[in-house]
Order: sequence, then structure tokens, then C-alpha cells
Amino acid sequence: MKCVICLLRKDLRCNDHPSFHHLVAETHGYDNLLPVYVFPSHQINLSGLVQGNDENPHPAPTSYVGNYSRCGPHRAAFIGQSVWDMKESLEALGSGLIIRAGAIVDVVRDLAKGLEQNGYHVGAVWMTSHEGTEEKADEKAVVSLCEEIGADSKVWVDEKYFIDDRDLEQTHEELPDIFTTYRKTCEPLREKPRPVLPSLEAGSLPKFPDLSAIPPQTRPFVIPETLDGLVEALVKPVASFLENAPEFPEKATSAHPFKGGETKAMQRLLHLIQSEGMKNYKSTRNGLIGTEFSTKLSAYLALGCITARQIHHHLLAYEDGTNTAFEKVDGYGAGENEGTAAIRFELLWRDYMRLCHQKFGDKLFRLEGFKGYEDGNNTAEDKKAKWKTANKERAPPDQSPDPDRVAEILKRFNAGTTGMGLIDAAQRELLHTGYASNRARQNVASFLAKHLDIDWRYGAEWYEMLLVDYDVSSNWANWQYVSGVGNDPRSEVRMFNPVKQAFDYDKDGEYVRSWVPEVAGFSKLENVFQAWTASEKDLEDAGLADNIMVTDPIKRIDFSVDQKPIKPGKRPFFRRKGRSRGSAGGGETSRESEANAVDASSEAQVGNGTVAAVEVQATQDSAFIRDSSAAGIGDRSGGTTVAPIMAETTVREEEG
Ligand SMILES: Cc1cc2nc3c(=O)[nH]c(=O)nc-3n(C[C@H](O)[C@H](O)[C@H](O)COP(=O)(O)OP(=O)(O)OC[C@H]3O[C@@H](n4cnc5c(N)ncnc54)[C@H](O)[C@@H]3O)c2cc1C
Repeated sequence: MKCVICLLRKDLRCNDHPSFHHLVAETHGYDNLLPVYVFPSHQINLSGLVQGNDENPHPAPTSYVGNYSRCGPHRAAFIGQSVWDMKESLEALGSGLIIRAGAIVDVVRDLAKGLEQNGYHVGAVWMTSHEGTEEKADEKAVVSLCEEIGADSKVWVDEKYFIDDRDLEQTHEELPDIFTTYRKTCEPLREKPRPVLPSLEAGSLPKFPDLSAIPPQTRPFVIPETLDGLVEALVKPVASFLENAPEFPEKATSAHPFKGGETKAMQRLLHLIQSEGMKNYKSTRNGLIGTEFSTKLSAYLALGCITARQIHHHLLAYEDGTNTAFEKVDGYGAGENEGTAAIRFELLWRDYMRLCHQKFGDKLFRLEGFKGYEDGNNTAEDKKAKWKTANKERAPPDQSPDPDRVAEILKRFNAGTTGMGLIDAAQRELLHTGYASNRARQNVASFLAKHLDIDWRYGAEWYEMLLVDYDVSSNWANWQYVSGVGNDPRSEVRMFNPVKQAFDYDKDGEYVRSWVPEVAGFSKLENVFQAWTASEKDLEDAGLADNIMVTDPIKRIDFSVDQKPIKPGKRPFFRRKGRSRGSAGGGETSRESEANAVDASSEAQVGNGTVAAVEVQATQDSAFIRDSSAAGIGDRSGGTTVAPIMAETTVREEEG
């Protein structure tokens, strides 16, 4: 009996799955199909799956710069749920899923050998292509193994993206370095995705092999027999990742309480259309609190529980009025609207991040980013020297702040005790829930890379550990973008003012108050967003006078809503050294100006016990002149002339 092994990785869905579809719709010559998922030892800590007193033969996978776990508890649970859902869905279709742990190629070798011994000939191993150095190495290893054992191999195109790779206008090398230029080659976006593949019907897949013929999981691992058991085993070794982590605050709620899997992904998608979440997306996407402000589809997309074209397809049905399930929704049958267009735009960003990864390869993980050291006006030495590290071996002898201080800052950055309210709230939300909004992520990345000048890869790796929706391309390329080493054409001058951002996007301080309960009692927003600005009395009343966020904030930003610098008298623990600069008013327009102007030339030193000068003064208005005529849906900048000192600080955008 001829069997094909279908190795699943980040394609954890039954529907709109090319290789399953092929097995149902085309002639192929396989009698049996064995779907397999392997928890990969190089990315997930497998110690919780080890039986008895045996030892895990694989070292705990940790990151390169920060030595953090590669996959933390939130994503470990989400992956476990997604795999289990896949198993149940395949069983409902009359097939099944074998779950294994270890090195992918070893698992495939063992399975192929055992199946051959039990009367099944493994004719082929199929897998879907995924980005990532390790993913590519696994693909190569499996292809070599197939050559060794005389089986065919096939690496399928990853079809979970918006525009199919085969329909792109350009090769990887030709990919424009500016998103807008790329986007223009794809318009109109609504016409670009391929149709979704037909749903699978029960009994349509080739037969699952006899269970008795499938070799068991090799020692020392044991795969639990229940979902709860599996999730517990995956989470256990990585559950504790931060000493003295702040407690989950009583008043905070997770924006991402969702469970993994194709079934949940589809439920979420239908809910988003039926609740008008998609229609209203453009105006709500910058929210910070609750489940409804953006789609929360990212984790499902990252694991391939859903494809971007499935999202598009359902939006089409709503826009074209072809699915009565949506007939009561405002805008049914009325064509593309602002919200649905904006979703497509974001999905294209996701495509673009992956294409950049393909174009630049391992530069994705380098400190100097896609840009490299030779780009721009600065020398390679200047560029290298900008980045502070906690690594004593790599730090130059005169690094300021020194590596110990950087290590301390990083601990506080990770724990959310920097004293910068928005950043602390975002970091605490992340560590408790595995999610933070795009707005919060941009601010966090900008804070680390542009305000503190710390090697941005610490942040990217921390995100890699904690994000439930971690995706190698989206995470690292976004970190590069915000850190100014990636594909942001105005990266040198663009940075976020996290205080102004908090005033703009957390208007009542609800987000910061809920995740940083220490500051919840302050009545003035500026105190909520930077506790050190509170009066001595208010600090005493709040029990914060000796709190490190007040006595040693990592950064102080001189910002007030009335555009007046904060008076020195209001800073009880703050010795002002420098003169802050004023800024010209300008006025931001629309969603395009997503960040806010700061004086990049008055950048701070990282606080060093004794406090640095007042580094940044920002006003509510940013000082740039905008030609808003160029901005359309999705365009976040339009043509922009940047004023000499103050710079526009939009997010992720685009050509000037
Ligand atoms: C520093 C940083 C790190 C990030 N790391 C990741 C990551 O590891 N994985 C990830 O999926 N996204 C990442 N993003 C992008 C974005 O923040 C998330 O996709 C988004 O917040 C997820 O929430 P959502 O699904 O509700 O998004 P929505 O606002 O509902 O957007 C819809 C979908 O569009 C895509 N999308 C939206 N914004 C972006 C973007 N900037 N880049 C790429 N795709 C986007 C996502 O697939 C998202 O699910 C990162 C952004 C920043 C600034």
C-alpha cells in the first residue's frame, strides 16, 4: 500500500489546504495519507513531554541575543490547541493526525521505517514551504531523507497569504524596498487573491493507515492523550520566564482570550463580519482595550489555521451580498467599504513582510537590518556604536550606559516597570496575555530602539517568546521597520513619543491604569503616563514615593497637553540638566500620522541612576508640512516635507 506522509507545520487547517485538496481532486496514486505534526525540538521546549526520569535529549531552545525561550507559554498553548483542533477535524473527515515530538527529520525517518516494516510503502513526503532559517533547513533535511529512502518529496507553495506567490509581478530581487511602490503593483487589491479551494468532504481523503502499523513516539517523549494534558506539558517548562513578574492586575482583561485552531479561526471571522467589526475596522483598529478593536486573526494566520484569501473570500461574500449569513449586516451587498479595504491593506503588509524576508534572507536577524551598515550618511562605526548591549563581551569598553545597566534596563523593560506608562502597560499585557495591539507594539519597539538605543533584537526576541501570533517575518521585519534599520524610508527621523501616543490613544488612561494599577489612583493623565511627574503628596498618597518607576524612571519625556514643558517643581525626584527644545506646530492629519513628532536631535541618554537631561520635548502638533492629497486608503503618509528639526513620525510608512 502506497502512503503519502503529509507533514504539517504552519498550515494547521483542513480547508483551503493545497495538498489535501490535491489528494481529493487530482489523480495521485496514493492509497493512504498519514498527516503528521511534529513539535519541533529546535523551537519548542519539549521537557514537559518527557516521561519519568528520562532526560530531554534536546537543549532548551533559547534566543541568540537575550537567551530567552524561543516559544513561551501563550503560544505553546495556542499551538497545542491548534494541533488538537486539526486532529479532531481530520478525524471528523474520516482521517486522523499523528502528533510527535523531536527533530522533524528524525520523526519522519522513524515513521517511514516503521510503516515500511508494517506493509506500507512511503511513496512521498509532502510539506508546505515556510519562511525561516530553521524551517528551510528542515525542508532540506526531509528532501535529503526522501532521496535516501527512495521516496518522492514535495514542498508545496505556502498559500496562506493574500496574493499567491505565483501571481506576483516581480521576483524577490525586484521587490521594491518601499511598501507603497509594492502595493501599487498589486492594485486593485480586491481582485488579486486566488479563489479559495473547495471545502473537504468527509471520506474524501485517502485512507488513514491502520493505527497498529504506525510506530509509536520514540522515547523519552510521550504525547498526552488529551488536549488539557498536551497543553499542560507544553506550557510547564516555559511557564515561568521572568523573576518578580508583576501580578495579573485585577481590573485588566485580556484582549486575546481566544483559543487556537481552524474551528475557532472561522468562528472569529464570521463573528467579525456579523458584528460589523470588519466594516468598522478602520476606525477601531487603533484601540487598546478589549477583543473587538481589531480582528485578532493574526495568531490564526501565523499558524495557518486560516488563510488570508479565506478572509478575503468571506469579505467578498459580504460585500457582494452572496452569503445570507451576513444579510443583516450593514453594508451587505454594497461593495467594498472603508473597513474591508483596510483589512486587505493590512493583509498586504503581512505579505510584504514575508517577501522582504525572502529578499533579504538572514539579514532579517542582523543588528544592521536590511539597510546594512553602508547605507545613509553615517559610517558603519557610528551605526554599530549606536546600539547598546548587555553583553559584556560584545560591548565596547566605553559603552554608556555600561552592559550591567543595560541588563537592568532590559529587565525593567520586559517586566513593564520603566516608569513610562504606555510602555509598561503594553509589556505587562504582553507577558500576561501574549498579545498587545499594533499601536502598543510600535511604541514599545520605538522606545527600546530609538529612545534607549538598545539592540532592538532583545525586543524582537522577547516578542518571539511571548507573542501568541509570533510570525518570523512579521515580527522581525516590523521590529526592523520601527527600529530604523528596515524598510522605512524615513527611518532616521521617525520616532514615537510614547507620552503623546498615550494622550492620543489612551484618552482616559484606562489602558495604562488597568495594566499598571500602581498609577490607577492618579487623577491627572500626565501622572498616569509618567508617575514621576506627580506631586510629592500624590506620590506619598499612592504609596509610590519610593517606587523605582518614580525614583529611577528609565526615561523622562517632557510633555504636557498644554504644550508647556512640565515645571521642574513638579518633578520631585528629577534634576533637570538640559534645556528642552520647543517644537513648531503643524497639525497631524488623519490616520497617516500614527506616531508623533519628537525632536530627534535632543535624544536622551539612557537614565543612569542620576537622571539624564530632559531629552525630548514634544507637542501635540507635529512639525511637518504634509501634502495630504497623496494620501488615500492605506496611505499613511502622503508626500511629506519634513521640517528641519522635527520630523513626522508616521508608522510603517511609506515613501516621501
Ligand atoms: C514590533 C512589532 C512586532 C510585530 N510582530 C508581529 C508578529 O510576530 N506577528 C504578526 O502577525 N504581526 C506582528 N506585528 C504586526 C501587528 O502588530 C499584528 O499583526 C497585529 O497587531 C495583530 O492583531 P490583529 O490580528 O488584531 O491585527 P489587525 O489590525 O486586525 O490586522 C489584520 C491582519 O493584518 C496583518 N497585519 C496587521 N498589521 C500588520 C503589520 N504591521 N505587519 C504585518 N502584518 C500585519 C495581521 O495578519 C493581522 O492579523 C508586529 C508589529 C510590530 C510593530
